[in-house]
Amino acid sequence: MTAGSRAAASAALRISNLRAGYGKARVLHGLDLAVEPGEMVGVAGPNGVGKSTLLKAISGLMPRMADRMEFGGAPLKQSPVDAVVQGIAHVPEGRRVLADLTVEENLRIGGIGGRVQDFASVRQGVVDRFPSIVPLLHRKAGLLSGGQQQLVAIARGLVAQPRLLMVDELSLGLSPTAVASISAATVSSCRELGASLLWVDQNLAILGKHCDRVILLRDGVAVDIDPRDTGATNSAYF
Ligand SMILES: Nc1ncnc2c1ncn2[C@@H]1O[C@H](COP(=O)(O)OP(=O)(O)OP(=O)(O)O)[C@@H](O)[C@H]1O
Repeated sequence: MTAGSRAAASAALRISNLRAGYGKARVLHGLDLAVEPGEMVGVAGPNGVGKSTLLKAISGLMPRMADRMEFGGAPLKQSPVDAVVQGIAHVPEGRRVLADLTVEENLRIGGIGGRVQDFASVRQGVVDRFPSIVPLLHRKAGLLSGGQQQLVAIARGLVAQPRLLMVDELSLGLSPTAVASISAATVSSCRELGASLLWVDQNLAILGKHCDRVILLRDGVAVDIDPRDTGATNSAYF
């Protein structure tokens, strides 16, 4: 069994009746979500519907309540550190690279967390998937363009060898060429690793192209849609 298939064998995400919000403002109202091991799931929906909130609730970055919240058969605690240890990597909206560190140092930080046994070979595998990162490795991450920072943020997530990679707004602010190359490299990296992908994006066409399944958040809950049936026009849904 390869490392990838070993990871996939135990990495189902199971969420039922998830409630989360900010103070009195309830955003998620009893959301159910199942992500199978190795499954690529797109998450779409209008602005402010709670897509980022969903990812933050999964990675333990905000208070939430749920009847069931499990990953790989174990309860998901409300702790971002435990989520990392369980194999969840979260690339938040806005990239959040460590601005004063070089790209190489950002990658090294991605490898901290106890899941990476041979950092050098894992790092090399990620760099090979994202060759445009090579000329950036010794530059300070905060001085890179938005698209370059997105590349670094995703590569840093993948260096952690996650069982679930969550990417918030992958395509935001990227050129069509960058969207195409970063999307393809992200999905192929997850498939090679046996990891699942939870990918929030406003671009239904790109989600439909790469994901096994796309869900739409609406009124605090998730519904399955098939963007391929509609020609992947956002206006058909939101
Ligand atoms: N830290 C916060 N404090 C208070 N309210 C918040 C906070 N973060 C988000 N919200 C509110 O929660 C709701 C959901 O926000 P969220 O960022 O999850 O939406 P989203 O679907 O990711 O939106 P977008 O597509 O615009 O990024 C919004 O109404 C937003 O104003």
